[in-house]
Amino acid sequence: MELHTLLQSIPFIQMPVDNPEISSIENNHKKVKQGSLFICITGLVFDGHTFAKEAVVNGAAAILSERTLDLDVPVIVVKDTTRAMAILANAFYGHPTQKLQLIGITGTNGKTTTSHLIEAIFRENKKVTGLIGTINMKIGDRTIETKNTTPDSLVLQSVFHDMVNEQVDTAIMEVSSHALVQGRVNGCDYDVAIFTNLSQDHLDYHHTMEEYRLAKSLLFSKLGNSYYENKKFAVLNADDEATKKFIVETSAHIVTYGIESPSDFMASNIILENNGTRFTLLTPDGNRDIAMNLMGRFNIYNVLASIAAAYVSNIPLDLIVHAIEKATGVPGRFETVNGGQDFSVIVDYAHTPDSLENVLKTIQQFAKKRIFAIVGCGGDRDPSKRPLMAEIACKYSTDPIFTSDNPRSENPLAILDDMEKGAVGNYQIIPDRTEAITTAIQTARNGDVVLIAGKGHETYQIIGDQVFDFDDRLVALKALKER
Ligand SMILES: CC(=O)N[C@H]1[C@@H](OP(=O)(O)OP(=O)(O)OC[C@H]2O[C@@H](n3ccc(=O)[nH]c3=O)[C@H](O)[C@@H]2O)O[C@H](CO)[C@@H](O)[C@@H]1O[C@H](C)C(=O)N[C@@H](C)C(=O)N[C@H](CCC(=O)O)C(=O)O
Ligand SMILES: Nc1ncnc2c1ncn2[C@@H]1O[C@H](COP(=O)(O)OP(=O)(O)OP(=O)(O)O)[C@@H](O)[C@H]1O
Ligand SMILES: N[C@H](CCC[C@H](N)C(=O)O)C(=O)O
Ligand SMILES: [Mg+2]
Repeated sequence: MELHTLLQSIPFIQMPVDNPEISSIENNHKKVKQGSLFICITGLVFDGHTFAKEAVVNGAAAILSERTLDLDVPVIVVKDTTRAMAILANAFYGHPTQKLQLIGITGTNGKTTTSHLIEAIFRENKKVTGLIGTINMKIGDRTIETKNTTPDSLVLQSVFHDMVNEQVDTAIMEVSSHALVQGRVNGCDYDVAIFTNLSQDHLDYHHTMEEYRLAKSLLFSKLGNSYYENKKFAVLNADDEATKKFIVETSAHIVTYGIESPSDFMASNIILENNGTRFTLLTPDGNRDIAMNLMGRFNIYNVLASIAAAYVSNIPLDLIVHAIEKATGVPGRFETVNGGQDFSVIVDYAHTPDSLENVLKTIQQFAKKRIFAIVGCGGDRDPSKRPLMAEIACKYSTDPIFTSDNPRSENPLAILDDMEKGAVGNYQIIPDRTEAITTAIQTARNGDVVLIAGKGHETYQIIGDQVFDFDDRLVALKALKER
């Protein structure tokens, strides 16, 4: 695409005289090829402008910048390069989200689980799906690695473009609060936006719960601003306080789900069993009795949100129910580790106070004896959740063990000190995660449950700036074998 054609989508810019052919758009100078447009982003760690010269050496044909730069290629100056990047990426890749159905999911917990459930329902309905989220990105069966839960606008639009080329009907994506604030999803044309829940997390970044809620609200305020031919839906959790405000902030059709409050999609007669859950589903299309493999009351919310999203997408209710009943879990979410032992070992991605409480309460319902809760908190992340998570581990387990999650740049012992401020009663501190897991597995006996929380599907541990191989499930299996 010619530079001038590309730039037409940005108002009030000084069009450069030269009009080179643009082969790709890049925001990392290491990815720049011959003919790339390099966009200088002022980040939290680096200032992309400092790499502009190297980008030109690497072949950049033009530079988009927030200030004038003395270079041998056209430099286009805009006020906000991150914002402009989303617009340009959309134009460069041909506005791909207008060519497929797009479902976005936001909320503190349950995004990954809900996105996988929706993928399963749509696949059951013979649709080609795309998935973007914490574990990976997928186009049909093909998986693509990802650094962020919601990638930046360049990666996103390019993946959507590939999805369109590979005949994807519906793309399902997790939309993190960071992404909403940083404009990573600007220009995404959502058809259905789902809210799971709001509880404390990421206050290091969003400062207050209201600021965090406002970040989430952006998904709904972006959705459907016209009632002419409006087929856009906001699927909202009626049992969560934040929903009332989201209703005011969107002009899309409102569809609610819940257990407590009257809603369009409800669950009643809930029976939480050792190996699954039963409930009666109440819908505008009649009731259905559901028996599913997923465990825990919190998963009923994920299921209801998924059912509502599929229903407004015109998938027949009986097919939806069939897919939900067939669904097995998501990797690292309430995943059991089986080494032939006579107690349960569960790996779960609970890394917020609310999710930890939910998971421990679910375990309490079937644990016959002790509950070992191995819990840590990530470094360079909201420190105010640390004492709360320790308090919850002490309240809902018999044998809490505090250990390291991903310490990142922080001292692991300082993180444990923060956690200890919320601890009550008996607990152990074992900073080395392998040792913590091994100790619990060595000590556990018939009827006990060992919960290994916080890292779920992760296959690494970040200590300092090094990334080590680490998989809770493999560490647990090894400890079980050595018992
Ligand atoms: C705090 C935060 O959100 N940071 C995100 C942000 O990075 P940043 O602003 O620090 O960027 P930077 O590293 O300073 O780089 C600035 C610019 O210089 C460029 N650069 C940099 C180095 C170089 O050698 N050459 C070069 O050109 C970079 O490509 C970039 O364009 O923008 C990047 C691109 O979008 C993100 O990958 C990055 O996520 C980091 C890795 C991260 O850990 N983010 C977490 C907090 C996050 O976003 N999490 C949410 C999920 C949370 C949840 O729901 O639980 C997520 O969506 O992943
Ligand atoms: N609806 C829910 N309400 C509360 N807790 C939940 C819910 N669904 C899942 N959880 C808990 O939260 C953990 C993370 O779930 P999931 O990965 O689906 O959430 P997420 O929102 O994608 O998280 P992240 O923001 O880290 O990507 C699960 O392992 C479980 O402990
Ligand atoms: N999306 C979350 C994941 C946290 C997972 C936990 N293991 C940690 O490293 O803190 C975050 O980036 O805060
Ligand atoms: Mg997720």
